[in-house]
Amino acid sequence: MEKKVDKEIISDSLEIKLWNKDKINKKSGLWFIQFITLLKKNITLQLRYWKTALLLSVISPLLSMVLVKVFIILNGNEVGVGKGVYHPPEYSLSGIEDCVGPTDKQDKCINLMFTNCIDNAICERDPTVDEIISNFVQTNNDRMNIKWESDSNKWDNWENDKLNYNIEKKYDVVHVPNSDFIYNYALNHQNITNFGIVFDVKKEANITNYRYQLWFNSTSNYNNTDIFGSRLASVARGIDEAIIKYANGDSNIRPQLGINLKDFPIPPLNGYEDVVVATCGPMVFFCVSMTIFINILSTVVSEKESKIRFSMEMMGLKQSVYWLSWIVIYVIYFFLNTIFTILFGKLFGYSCFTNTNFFVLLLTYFLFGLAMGAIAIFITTFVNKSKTAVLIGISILIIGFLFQSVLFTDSYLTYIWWSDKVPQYIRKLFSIFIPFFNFGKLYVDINYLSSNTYNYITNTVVKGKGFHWNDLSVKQGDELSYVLNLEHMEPTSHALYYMLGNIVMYLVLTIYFDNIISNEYGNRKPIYYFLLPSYWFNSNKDINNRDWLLKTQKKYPSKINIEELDDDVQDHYKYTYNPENNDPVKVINLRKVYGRGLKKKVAVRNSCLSIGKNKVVALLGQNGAGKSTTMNIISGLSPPTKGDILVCNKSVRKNPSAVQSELGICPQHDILYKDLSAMEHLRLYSGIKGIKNCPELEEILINRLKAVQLYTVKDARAGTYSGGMKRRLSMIIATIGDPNVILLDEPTTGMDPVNRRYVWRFIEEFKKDRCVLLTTHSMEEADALGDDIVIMSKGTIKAIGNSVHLKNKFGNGYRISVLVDVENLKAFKLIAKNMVPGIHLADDSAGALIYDFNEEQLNYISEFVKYLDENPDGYVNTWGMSQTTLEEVFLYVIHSDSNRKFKEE
Ligand SMILES: Nc1ncnc2c1ncn2[C@@H]1O[C@H](COP(=O)(O)OP(=O)(O)OP(=O)(O)O)[C@@H](O)[C@H]1O
Repeated sequence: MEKKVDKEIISDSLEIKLWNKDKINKKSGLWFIQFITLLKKNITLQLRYWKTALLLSVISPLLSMVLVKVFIILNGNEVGVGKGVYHPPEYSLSGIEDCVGPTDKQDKCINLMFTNCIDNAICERDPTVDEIISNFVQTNNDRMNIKWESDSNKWDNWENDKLNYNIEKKYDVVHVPNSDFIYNYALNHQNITNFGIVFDVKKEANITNYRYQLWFNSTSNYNNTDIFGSRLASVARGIDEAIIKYANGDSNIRPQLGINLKDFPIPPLNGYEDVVVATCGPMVFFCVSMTIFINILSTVVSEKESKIRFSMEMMGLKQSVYWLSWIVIYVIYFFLNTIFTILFGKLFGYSCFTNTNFFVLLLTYFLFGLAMGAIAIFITTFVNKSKTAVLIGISILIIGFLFQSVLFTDSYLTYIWWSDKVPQYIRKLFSIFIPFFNFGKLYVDINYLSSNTYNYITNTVVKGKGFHWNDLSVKQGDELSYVLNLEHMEPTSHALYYMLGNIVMYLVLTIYFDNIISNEYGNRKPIYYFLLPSYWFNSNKDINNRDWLLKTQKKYPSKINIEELDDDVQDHYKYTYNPENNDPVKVINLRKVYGRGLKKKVAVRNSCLSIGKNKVVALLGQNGAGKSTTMNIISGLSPPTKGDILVCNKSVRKNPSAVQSELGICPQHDILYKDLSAMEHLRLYSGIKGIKNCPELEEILINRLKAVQLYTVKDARAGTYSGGMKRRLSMIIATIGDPNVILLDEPTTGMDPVNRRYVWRFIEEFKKDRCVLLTTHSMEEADALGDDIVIMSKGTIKAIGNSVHLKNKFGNGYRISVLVDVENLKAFKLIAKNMVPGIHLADDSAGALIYDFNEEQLNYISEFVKYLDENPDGYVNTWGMSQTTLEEVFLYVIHSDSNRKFKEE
């Protein structure tokens, strides 16, 4: 009986165009073809996600600049003059420090201004206030670091200069006309006045109240965190004591104790932007790189999560190609991001961009981006879920943000960090492992030199010296080393070297962990894999079939008693074991155990299977029978626990990648990029197989798409396909490069009957010269396609043989029933006996004859049917034919096994 699907169901003929195998590059050029193909795929996808691409390369740098601008506008007044530009001198925690001018000329400053006139009032100088200040000076001279000038006449000297604000010397204590004067003076002479005291002396009846307000410079170069600390307290206490001393027991004179503080005004923003840029920059620009960082995590991990990466690896994709294809894309992103950051920085006029050498900026931002990118790629080796990846990305963003804000903005902690009390090795450790430390250091150093400063004497913005290329190598002892705070720090250039080191280190770790961390199928290399010669010199040489068969049987002896198996299965096992067996696929004593202890699950038990050329073997079994596991092991995706598989003389254990190059795989679940079309998928997998893009390739691909009715949607994105269309595309992908062995895991699931038949016809045609292993839950499909049908149950092969054989063995095979008049019964039986030797009469009651045909008698069926149809003797009243279905056979085999526990050691 012929079983030709295409002839029965699809009448039009199918001509499958095949590849010229000589044009498939399997050796030296393979790497390059794979690389170009993957790069094309990545670029195509990035262009499809152009909004994200634009965000990562252009919009995020632009947003960062806008954000800094917003900071400038919103927080400008909060930001102290000199923040991030000056380093604080060492200060003592007690007493009042001598005032320090804005530049190194220390003589242009005033320690204390005082007045007894409020606002713009022009009033008499109050001698009692003079006396109080005099008391204050005398009492505090010894206590404090400053030697106050105690001769009040000298205080007045300043009066002569007061209209000329460009005072050139240091004044300890000066009397000024009113509080508005203090305000204006402080406004125009930032950082050169330590304190102002405005006395409010009021007489009420007989009582004189001495209130005063203490003005101070919270933004001076002094430690501004000490605002409410000892400096102010010391002054306030000193003034209180001075008033009490003046009162000298007179209860009518009342000082108002308690501090009434007022900060000096800050001039409107004008040239102070750099302060904000220097302060917020490390955080904001860090976040710009982090957008790409998070994108890497989510993109690479989703490719892993959706199993697309496995699917490409199964088709022979090299690990180095995979990583490099992504690295190139992200190098481009980081480069564009850097260029636009610099460009926008310049456009916004921030001096750390306008006043810094272009290549210093380029290296700083670019290397930082790459170093963070390397960390992102490294993290992807540990994470399998894209949601987790994004979560990790955001956590690192927050940690890095805090890190930048704590260590590199001008806060109290910064001084601890830069202080020589931080051991050098701690800094080195941070530098080696954390790129954002190196970025912060570079950023701060760049700002030290590039930021503009404000000249408080001339009221002008002084352009920063600028950060030049040579400044990278300023070292301890050099002129600029104080400005760059290098007394106990490494030169700025070292931060760049560390970032280069970060990149190399994290990429090497990525390759290492990518190999040793097991995938979800438990496949991984040993931790010392790089020491194995096989890793470096992977030989694709064919294994001697006979030797392998003998060795494997010895090394992995069967754990089950073969005699207990079904006869056919026993025969098949013996055939598989036979050293002369030359079939392309041989599975020997395959065993797969998942988990350990109580969670141990034996998925495949000592299976043996041999698949010959030109054959489709249909693997049937209930859910969980071990079909996919068998497929996964053959495809090298999952390692066998025991046993081995030889595919075209290559061992799955020894050289899974060589096995993969012989295979075409259609996995159980569609593994497709939703944003690539059918043609793009086929070109991608062709490249992975080493086939160059050429007109011949296009012709073959179109031919295959036409064969499974996908030609009309060849340019539509796979995300828009129906389930059946995706299956057909996955099936066609498996045939790329015309591999010798094709593994099809439930290829027609969810397909309508018409399209299913197109696929059957294709498989039937395509199996020529190669072998196909197919798993399916469709008995119709197994019947139509399977040259051999293997029924698995609980990890064991229970039955094997062609469809007719199985039907005969486990069912009734073909059955013909004939209704004959009683008087013709004898004559008819004789004719039947003559036509079909050994025909078996299963039933004979009341002229209703039932004949069963076994395998040997199948050839006689057509002649017998012809006789019944034509009815030349007139004996036959009516007749009918039926056949045991494969489903009945399957159910029979499974049920007979269901209560049986397999005996094994
Ligand atoms: N990664 C895994 N970890 C643990 N157990 C697994 C794993 N993969 C499969 N198994 C178990 O191994 C057994 C065989 O699974 P397998 O997927 O091979 O069955 P199958 O015959 O392909 O089933 P289906 O028809 O549903 O695809 C099942 O009991 C399954 O739970």
